[in-house]
Amino acid sequence: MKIIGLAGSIGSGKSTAAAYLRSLHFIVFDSENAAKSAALEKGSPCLQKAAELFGPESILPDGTLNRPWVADKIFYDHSLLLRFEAIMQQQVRDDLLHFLETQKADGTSAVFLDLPLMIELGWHKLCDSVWLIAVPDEIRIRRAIARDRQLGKEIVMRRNNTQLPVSEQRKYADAVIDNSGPFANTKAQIDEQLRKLQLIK
Ligand SMILES: CC(C)(COP(=O)(O)OP(=O)(O)OC[C@H]1O[C@@H](n2cnc3c(N)ncnc32)[C@H](O)[C@@H]1O)[C@@H](O)C(=O)NCCC(=O)NCCS
Ligand SMILES: Nc1ncnc2c1ncn2[C@@H]1O[C@H](COP(=O)(O)OP(=O)(O)OP(=O)(O)O)[C@@H](O)[C@H]1O
Repeated sequence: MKIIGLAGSIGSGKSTAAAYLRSLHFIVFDSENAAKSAALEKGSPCLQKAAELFGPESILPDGTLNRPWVADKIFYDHSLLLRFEAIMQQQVRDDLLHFLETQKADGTSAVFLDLPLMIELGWHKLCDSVWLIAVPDEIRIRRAIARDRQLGKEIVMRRNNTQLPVSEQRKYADAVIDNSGPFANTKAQIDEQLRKLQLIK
């Protein structure tokens, strides 16, 4: 089973690429939607550890994580960010290894990983191939702000600045997918990479 990681900074188009891959019936592991939401479910061990780290204000009355409150703390305090990431990373790692085992047992030919901080947290070491979804910083930041209007430029920039610069991420990429133009162009590049790996004809 081939494991292909999608790398790229905030707003580069990893989730959009992942949605395209799903439309081609490929399986994508996505920590934003699957593992993370489970990790942050009411009463989960992750949430309990988060409450110990941040205090009671980090948990909403309905028992879920107070995401804006936590984001406000971690993106202004690097040591807190690293501690929170370590809590999340452990849970995502367990879920990911279980997912990979299950897919292998099912005889799946290829899986894709859409994880934030692919290179920063070393997820790329589990991959046979890493595709960097690349967009010039200015366009990327503009798209991220347009996507999460409640975040605003300063917050998007703060998150961006904690991520590895794209020039560094390039060093780990087996393929670079340029997503600066219309998504149809991106699809064509993805198809080309899929053909190279003999995953489509
Ligand atoms: C801080 C949280 C609660 C904020 O939630 P919120 O709904 O505002 O943002 P969301 O999760 O949709 O993320 C939006 C974007 O922020 C960026 N971002 C998220 N977490 C991080 C991080 N730890 N470092 C840098 N950028 C990040 C990503 O580019 C992401 O796509 C959430 O992002 C979170 O739980 N982050 C930690 C995730 C993590 O550490 N993962 C590590 C294992 S994969
Ligand atoms: N080729 C494109 N042209 C225009 N808009 C695009 C293109 N690709 C993606 N987008 C838009 O840019 C925004 C960011 O894309 P997406 O959410 O896929 O990025 P991401 O890499 O998953 O980001 P994050 O790491 O922040 O989760 C989205 O609103 C998406 O619809």
